[in-house]
Amino acid sequence: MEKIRIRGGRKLEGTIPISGAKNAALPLMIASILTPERLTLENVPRLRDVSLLGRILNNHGVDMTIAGKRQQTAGEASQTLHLEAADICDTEAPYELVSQMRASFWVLGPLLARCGEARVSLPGGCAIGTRPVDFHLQGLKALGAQIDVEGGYVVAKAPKGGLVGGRVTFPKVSVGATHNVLMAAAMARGQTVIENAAREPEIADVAECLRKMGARISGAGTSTIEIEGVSDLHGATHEVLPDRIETGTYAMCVAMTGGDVVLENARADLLDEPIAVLREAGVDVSETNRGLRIQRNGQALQPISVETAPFPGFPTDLQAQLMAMMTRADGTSTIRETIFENRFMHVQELARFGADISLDGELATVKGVKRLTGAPVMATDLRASVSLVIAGLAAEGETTISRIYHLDRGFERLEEKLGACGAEVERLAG
Ligand SMILES: CC(=O)N[C@H]1[C@@H](OP(=O)(O)OP(=O)(O)OC[C@H]2O[C@@H](n3ccc(=O)[nH]c3=O)[C@H](O)[C@@H]2O)O[C@H](CO)[C@@H](O)[C@@H]1O
Ligand SMILES: C=C(OP(=O)(O)O)C(=O)O
Repeated sequence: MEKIRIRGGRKLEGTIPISGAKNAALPLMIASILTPERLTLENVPRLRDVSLLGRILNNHGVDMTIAGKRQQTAGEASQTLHLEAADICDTEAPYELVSQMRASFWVLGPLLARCGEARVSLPGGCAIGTRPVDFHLQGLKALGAQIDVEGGYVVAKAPKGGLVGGRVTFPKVSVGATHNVLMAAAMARGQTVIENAAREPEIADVAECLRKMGARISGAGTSTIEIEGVSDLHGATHEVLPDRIETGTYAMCVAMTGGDVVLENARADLLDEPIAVLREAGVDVSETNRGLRIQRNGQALQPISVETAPFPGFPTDLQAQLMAMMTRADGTSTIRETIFENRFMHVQELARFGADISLDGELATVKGVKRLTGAPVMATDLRASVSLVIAGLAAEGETTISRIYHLDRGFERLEEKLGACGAEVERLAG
């Protein structure tokens, strides 16, 4: 298995281009199920999750090409995908594929809307909590679907004549359940209202693309979304918004090592809370016409107290990275994880660098230490793996990170991007 080796202690200087957002690209690709016409997606990151979802969609009959080439062709920067679902030949999403990536479960709503039936394996994905799908099923039932769980599969059927609009009030904010119901409702008969909807920018991005495809949606990006169902959707072209989690991650890399980096194409308005936290920690963050500029020169990192929350709160997907950064702060920080009950697997790995972190339920207390030392560590999930990169960049000596397939799910060309700013990061063949 491949590993990443880091020799720590170098400041970062230069420019890092921010890729398209994984968490928008995936549901956007899934939206292609809703139309027989071509959906073109620009600025799609080259990630393991994107190619795996391509295989899953292919299984349903979606033809995916990369800017004129077949999908296997490798290349450098973000890619343009053409997705065309002229005929849906199979409405089953099998365990072997869905168990590898959580977002693939979101094919359920679109398959139901377009074909009136679907059989989708219960999902897998990052082991950061139990991650049930009850809200997804509750939402689709409110649109008239009949749903049974049999042998590890969700078996869903739309009523005769297709899904019908309804009122869905989620008991708790769920990004995935909002995507699933939004896509299904776009083609249900009549009006759907989603209350307590997720407000994440990726939801608004998907809604914008659906609108280009002919859907009638208002309120996406707020907690009440209204959808007037239409009988057909058509092709469209849409550019994926920049990845706010990648942006926050590289900002924290620079905060950790010190230096001066411009995060090209990054959008500050997607990261109000993380930027406020970085500033509180003593990091200079400024908007330029090329993107966000991150600087820390000499001054110590100040401790912070942060709680994760749905958007616009501090994202759980940046919690591990922030914790890595706070291991070197000048004092004691507290970080409360309120979204996922098992998203602290990086704690024991960060301890290998000499970090001082104690856990009490959902609360982590991080006592800043004077130095971290490089160590062999293991990636346990996507964002945990990049927190180890952040620690490794500031640690004295050599760090090797194993199981980096987690990292490849969500970070495009990480070694290249950090290497271009002076970091010593290399991928070792397994
Ligand atoms: C591909 C993608 O975009 N993944 C993101 C998405 O995951 P995902 O969509 O899986 O996360 P959710 O927003 O659904 O989960 C939020 C909380 O709701 C709970 N829940 C969710 C659904 C459900 O049916 N029942 C239930 O109890 C979950 O266990 C969790 O505690 O949002 C998470 C929260 O911002 C992010 O960390 C993930 O990166
Ligand atoms: C947890 C994540 O992804 P997924 O929901 O696909 O597991 C993530 O992107 O941080």
